Amino acid sequence: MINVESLTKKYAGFTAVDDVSFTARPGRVTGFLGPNGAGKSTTMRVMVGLTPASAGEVTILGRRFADLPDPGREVGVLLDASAQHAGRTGREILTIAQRTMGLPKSVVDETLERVSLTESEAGRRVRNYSLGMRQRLGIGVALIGDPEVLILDEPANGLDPAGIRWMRDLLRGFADDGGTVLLSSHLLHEIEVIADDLVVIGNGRIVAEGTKDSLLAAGGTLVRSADPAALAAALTAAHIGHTSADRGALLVDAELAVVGQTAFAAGVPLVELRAADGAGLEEMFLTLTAESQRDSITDPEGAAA
Ligand SMILES: Nc1ncnc2c1ncn2[C@@H]1O[C@H](COP(=O)(O)OP(=O)(O)OP(=O)(O)O)[C@@H](O)[C@H]1O
Repeated sequence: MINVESLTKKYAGFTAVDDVSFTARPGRVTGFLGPNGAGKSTTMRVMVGLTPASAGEVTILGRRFADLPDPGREVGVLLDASAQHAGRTGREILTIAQRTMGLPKSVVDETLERVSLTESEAGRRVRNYSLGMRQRLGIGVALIGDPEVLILDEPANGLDPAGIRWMRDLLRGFADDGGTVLLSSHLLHEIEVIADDLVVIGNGRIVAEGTKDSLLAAGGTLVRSADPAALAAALTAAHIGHTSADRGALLVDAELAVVGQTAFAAGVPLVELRAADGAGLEEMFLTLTAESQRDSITDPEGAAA
């Protein structure tokens, strides 16, 4: 269990994380989603004691990270897959972790197998690893102490589709065994296939939180016509809220049957009509992304302050 309570982090007057609270629960994979610069890494760095909080606190398994008696065996952390010494081999890096934590030698081979790094890959220097191999090794270092909690910053970055499926299965198994997983991503679709719960952050604040299913279900109806203007006019006349979505479609705040009936009554032929399935979440995420890009353009001091 990870508990974030009213966490705020300021850098010289710039608020990177603004009164953030959420819980990542055992048995669940919690996705921490937000556009670049939203505050995900900062929150995770505070979690593991690398950055002090300006206000609020984070507890892991009921204690602050600094107060955990045996942190490596309680919390597995991957913040930056490229932070390993490039001149060491994968096996050496796992061996250092094994010795530091006082674990039996056998865990090195077990971990290599768990993260699907072959014998010859394990003997290669990390500078010659692909990004995906570095992520696997980083996940291995996080897992080696058999922790109860995993905190992973952008672990899917650099993984190919097969790698993402591998990671999903691995994290699913970890959570099914009672573990708590928190992983961040700036890509909705990447996290959508892995997470059970979502916490969405934008400009340092939580903007949505809940089970993935509930957030994806709250999408309304997606409808497309060859004549979008006539469709929009018909919906407006019927006082049904709608916004523009991808490729001329409309995202409508009403049930499927109501939208179909309204279009039919107005004589507007449709080419697509379906439950939006997360389009609401996607729209919200795109708006957030656009906002943060606009902020960085219109507020040049914002990010660096
Ligand atoms: N040491 C620092 N000093 C000043 N500002 C910082 C510092 N670290 C982070 N920031 C700022 O805090 C904000 C949040 O950054 P953070 O790295 O937490 O975002 P993120 O959500 O992890 O983004 P990304 O997906 O790009 O990794 C950004 O505007 C960033 O520039």
